Amino acid sequence: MSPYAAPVRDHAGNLRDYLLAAGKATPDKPAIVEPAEDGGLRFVSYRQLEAQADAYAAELDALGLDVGDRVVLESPATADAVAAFLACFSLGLPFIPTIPETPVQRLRTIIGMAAPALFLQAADGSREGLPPGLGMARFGPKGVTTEQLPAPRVRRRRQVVETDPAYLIFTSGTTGRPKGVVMSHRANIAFHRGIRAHGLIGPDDRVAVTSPFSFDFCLGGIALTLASGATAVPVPRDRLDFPRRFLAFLHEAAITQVHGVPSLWRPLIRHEPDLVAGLDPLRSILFSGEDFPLGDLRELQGLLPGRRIFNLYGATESMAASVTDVPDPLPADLERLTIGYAHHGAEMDVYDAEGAPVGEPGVVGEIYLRSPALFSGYWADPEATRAALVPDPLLPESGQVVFRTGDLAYRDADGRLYFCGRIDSQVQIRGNRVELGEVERRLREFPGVSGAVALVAPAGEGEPELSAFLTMRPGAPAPKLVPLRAFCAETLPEYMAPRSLTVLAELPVTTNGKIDKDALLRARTAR
Ligand SMILES: Nc1ncnc2c1ncn2[C@@H]1O[C@H](COS(=O)(=O)NC(=O)C[C@H](N)c2cccc(Br)c2)[C@@H](O)[C@H]1O
Repeated sequence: MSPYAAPVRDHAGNLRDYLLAAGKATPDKPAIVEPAEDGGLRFVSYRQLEAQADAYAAELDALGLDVGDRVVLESPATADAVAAFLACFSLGLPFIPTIPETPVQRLRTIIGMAAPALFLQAADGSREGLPPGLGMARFGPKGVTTEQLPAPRVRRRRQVVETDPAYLIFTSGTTGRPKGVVMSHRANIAFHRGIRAHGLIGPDDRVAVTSPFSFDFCLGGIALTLASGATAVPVPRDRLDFPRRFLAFLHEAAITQVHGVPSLWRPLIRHEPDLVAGLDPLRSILFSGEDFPLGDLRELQGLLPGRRIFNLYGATESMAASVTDVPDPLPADLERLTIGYAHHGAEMDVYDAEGAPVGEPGVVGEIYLRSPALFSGYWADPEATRAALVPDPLLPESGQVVFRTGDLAYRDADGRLYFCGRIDSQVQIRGNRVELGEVERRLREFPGVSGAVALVAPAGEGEPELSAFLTMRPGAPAPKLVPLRAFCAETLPEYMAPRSLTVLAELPVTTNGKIDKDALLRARTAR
């Protein structure tokens, strides 16, 4: 039992109240719309969502967990999953969002790192093979059912405070070992306050969220929508797998805004351009996660004239750092999109390898982010945390820390930033720095090419090798390596002409929907 009287359940600075506040004015308006069992749509109002969240919170509270105890929350993105994470917010239980597709080995690694008290899955979840001793429960329309109680514990906390962790997102850190990004209530709310000033979502918007539940782009998209008093429509996997089904679903749900990574649009533009053009209710598109190839963006603007397209740049460590309108139309000679300035209340700038500010425009350096929306640190990894959250180079004595993004960019004369890739994906060939984006831009100009990725593969013996991966428009013949190299050599230095070429039906993507560069390197044709 708690050493205090009844624990305080006030929600000052708690994400549960922050995200439900806008909907209070319209309790019967749909907060979430999702496919119904019978094939139609299920509408969950703000009133129903809040009631479900509070019912789940009461049942979870009865399990005797303490503020700070972790809960693995495994589910596709659904209304009940949203109610479940709102319940976790109100009890101060940092949740770890995972999806049924997460390989059990990766899940066991995360469980080993985060030592959760409870594994909470959807009523129809089928997860097995988890370590013994873990509390097991399910959530669904009828509430929470517990299959195995969490280990008993003394409750030491009296209330949730803003700086408590709200969720942990495990990213597949480039070094292979996942890093648990710890986001507090306060940082998350600061992000929403900053972004809200940009007016991305209006109360009448119907926002389709297409990222998987384990990706903060999904959580963030749903949260941004709820905080705007609008309607979130999480798109289930089976509606995403086929362009026609996805586009039909957007119509059926009367979607006005689509959130997704750029790779979401490639198959739609390529296979169903007419259906994309027919999305009359669509008013705006929000993308994030990776560069949007300019050719694809031009085609999208052509198919959907007059729609606003927002480019959200940022990392899970701060939700997102900037939101920038894509110019419409894109200037013909544009080489790169800008990621603009940091969102309201935050600041991004460019620093050199020694941490000194880069003064002159056009010079590439690392983006550092100064923001109240920064994460608390990497779970149980003080070393990685110290490397990422560093003393503010302009005010080291103050104790303020800034986030080293690991992203490269340069500024223009007005201070707008231009993303130039990750530091760890900078490559050298025969001592020359190779700008892979430049190679990809040239590859996409080759007749019939619809998608292109350039990578440098360690070629085993000898020097690294520049490899090209292409997808072709329907019916276009695949190019041969020699003419492709000659085409590149017309505008690029010889060392930037690819040494190997692999033509694929589609570009492979990661769980989060981004182009999967490791999969491409594995798919390289034997030379
Ligand atoms: N708009 C861009 N142009 C180009 N490169 C981008 C963009 N946005 C990212 N990236 C890259 O992706 C990295 C980060 O990856 S991440 O941690 O998985 N996060 C993400 O992708 C998504 C991010 N959390 C997010 C974005 C929007 C809304 C919410 Br709410 C959350 C960045 O460091 C960049 O390298």
